[in-house]
Amino acid sequence: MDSFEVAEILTNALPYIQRYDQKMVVIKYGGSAMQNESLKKAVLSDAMLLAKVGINVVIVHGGGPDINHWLNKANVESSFVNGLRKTDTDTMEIAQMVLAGKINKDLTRMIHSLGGKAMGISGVDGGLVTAKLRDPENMGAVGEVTKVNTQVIEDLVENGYIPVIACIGTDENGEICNINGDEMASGIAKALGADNLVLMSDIPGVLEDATDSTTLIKQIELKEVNHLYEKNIISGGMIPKVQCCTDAVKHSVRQAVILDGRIPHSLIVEFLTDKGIGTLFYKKD
Ligand SMILES: Nc1ncnc2c1ncn2[C@@H]1O[C@H](COP(=O)(O)OP(=O)(O)O)[C@@H](O)[C@H]1O
Ligand SMILES: CC(=O)N[C@@H](CCC(=O)OP(=O)(O)O)C(=O)O
Repeated sequence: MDSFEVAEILTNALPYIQRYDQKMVVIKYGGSAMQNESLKKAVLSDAMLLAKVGINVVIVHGGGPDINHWLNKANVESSFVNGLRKTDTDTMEIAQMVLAGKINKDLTRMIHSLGGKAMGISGVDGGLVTAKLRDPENMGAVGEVTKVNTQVIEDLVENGYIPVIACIGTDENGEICNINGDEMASGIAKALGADNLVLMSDIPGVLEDATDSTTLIKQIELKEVNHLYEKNIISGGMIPKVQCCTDAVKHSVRQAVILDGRIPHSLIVEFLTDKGIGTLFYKKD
């Protein structure tokens, strides 16, 4: 999409801007879609534009590929069970450094250098996210969100900041824990009663056949989700994504979408036009 097409979208954007005015939108920006610097700038610029037109944007980020990179460098072996990383002490240390350090500060700095206002924090800061360990014996320090101190986010948004949140939290023993980025975003979106949850990844959305990008499922009503499991349509990293979207929409979030972060201006097309481009999860009234 070139700048002429973007200008055309913006010319006709007023009804969409009014629809989302002051609505809370939680965007999970994923590791695989975050690997390229110019793409990263493009996604952040789009998020900033949404914030500029009056949408309350909250960014939650992952960073799986970067954690893999630093684990390799440190010769720490790592494995996944159903899309979640087994997290022993060494893995946790590196995940914390990569997520709350390198990635969080890079994204925050980038928003500032693009002329925006962001505050980079993690689920630990301000007691933002409390989590319960899922299965400490087998999975180590992998947490699932149990409580969100939404005031931290609301204060930042009220003061004009885009919160940029790294997906680590504090467990019931006061220790640091590793939370899947999609789950973190979904937990935060539910607690905020957000209007929308966006999971940005490097795939077009839920595919009928994971190896064929032309088989995109455009919309999934909550009752149709079981069919995805029954037919073994989803596996690996897609399992937490679908669970998170379903869970968010089952609770207070109006819609959830899995969006391709590699498509230029996918956020703009999703929010400021009527062309949905990923997989939308919704609940029939
Ligand atoms: N039905 C499906 N449609 C699309 N992707 C699928 C499907 N089933 C499994 N997958 C896998 O899920 C992956 C997306 O999850 P993941 O790599 O964890 O994303 P991210 O790192 O961006 O959070 C895809 O790359 C794909 O290999
Ligand atoms: C428990 C767990 O799996 N945590 C993830 C956190 C990062 C993440 O979710 O990054 P992506 O969004 O890039 O996948 C991990 O360690 O990889």
